[in-house]
Amino acid sequence: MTTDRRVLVHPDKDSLAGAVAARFITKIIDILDENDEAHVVLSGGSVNTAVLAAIRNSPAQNNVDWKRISFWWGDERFVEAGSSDRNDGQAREALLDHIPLDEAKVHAFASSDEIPDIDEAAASYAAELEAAAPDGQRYPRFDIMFLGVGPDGHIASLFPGLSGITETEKTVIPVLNSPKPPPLRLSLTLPVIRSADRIWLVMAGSDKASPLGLALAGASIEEVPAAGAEGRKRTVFFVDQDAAAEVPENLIAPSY
Ligand SMILES: O=C(O)[C@H](O)[C@@H](O)[C@H](O)[C@H](O)COP(=O)(O)O
Repeated sequence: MTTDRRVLVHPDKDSLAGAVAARFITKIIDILDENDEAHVVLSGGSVNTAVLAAIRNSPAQNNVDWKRISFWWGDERFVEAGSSDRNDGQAREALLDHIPLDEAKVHAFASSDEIPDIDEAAASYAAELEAAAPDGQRYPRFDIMFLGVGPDGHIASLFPGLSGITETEKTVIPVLNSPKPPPLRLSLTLPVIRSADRIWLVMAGSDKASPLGLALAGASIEEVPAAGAEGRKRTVFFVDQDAAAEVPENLIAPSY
C-alpha cells in the first residue's frame, strides 16, 4: 500500500455523509478557484447517495459555481431511462435536480431504450469521455471520483472473478453477468478510475469491514477490486465505525 491512502473514520453513516459532503464542498471550491472547470465522477449506492443529499442540504453549497462542473458516473445499470435502478436518477433526485448546473455537462450513460445494444452504449460513453478529454487523451482529468464498495469488494461495476477488472485497453466496458442484479451494466475500467486525481471511497456498515480490511492489506484486484482503487494524488477511504472494524490502528488518520 502506498502512503497517500488514508482512512478517515466517522461514528455512523449520517455523520459520515455530512463530513464527506462538507469536505467535497470545500475541496471543489478550492479546485474551481484554481481551474476554469472541474470533473467529478459520481457513484450509485446508498452511502454515496446520502452524501449527495447532504451536499444539497448544506447551506455552503450555495458558494459552489455548479455550472463549471462536469458530472460523470463510474458505472450504470443498463436499464430503461426512468428506472429507479439507474444511478443517474438517484443522483438527480438527491442533488443534481436541485442545483443550478449546466445540463450539457451532465454525462449520464445511455439507457437501454436510448441505445439497446450494450456494446454500442459502452462505445458511446467512451466517445463522450474522449470528446471532453484534453488533446490526445481518451478521458478528462477527473478531479474527484466517488466510489462505493460492495460487500464483495466491487467498485463501479468491476466485480471479483469477472474479467472486467483486468481490462486495460477499453475505457468503458459492458458487463453482461453482474453477480448483483441487474446483470447488465456499463462501467469505467480500472485505468480510467486510477487516472483520477482524488478517489474518495465512501463505505458504511459492518458488511464493508472485510472488503476494506482486505483492500488495505493489498489483496489482489481480481479478488478485491477495491484494492486497485488508487488516485493519482490522493485516495481516501471515508468510513463509519462499523466498516472500520478490520482497519489496522496505524492506518487510521484522525478525522476532524
Ligand atoms: O451498482 C450497484 O449495484 C451499486 O451501486 C453498488 O455498486 C454500490 O455502489 C455498492 O454496493 C455500495 O453500496 P452502498 O453504498 O449502498 O453500500
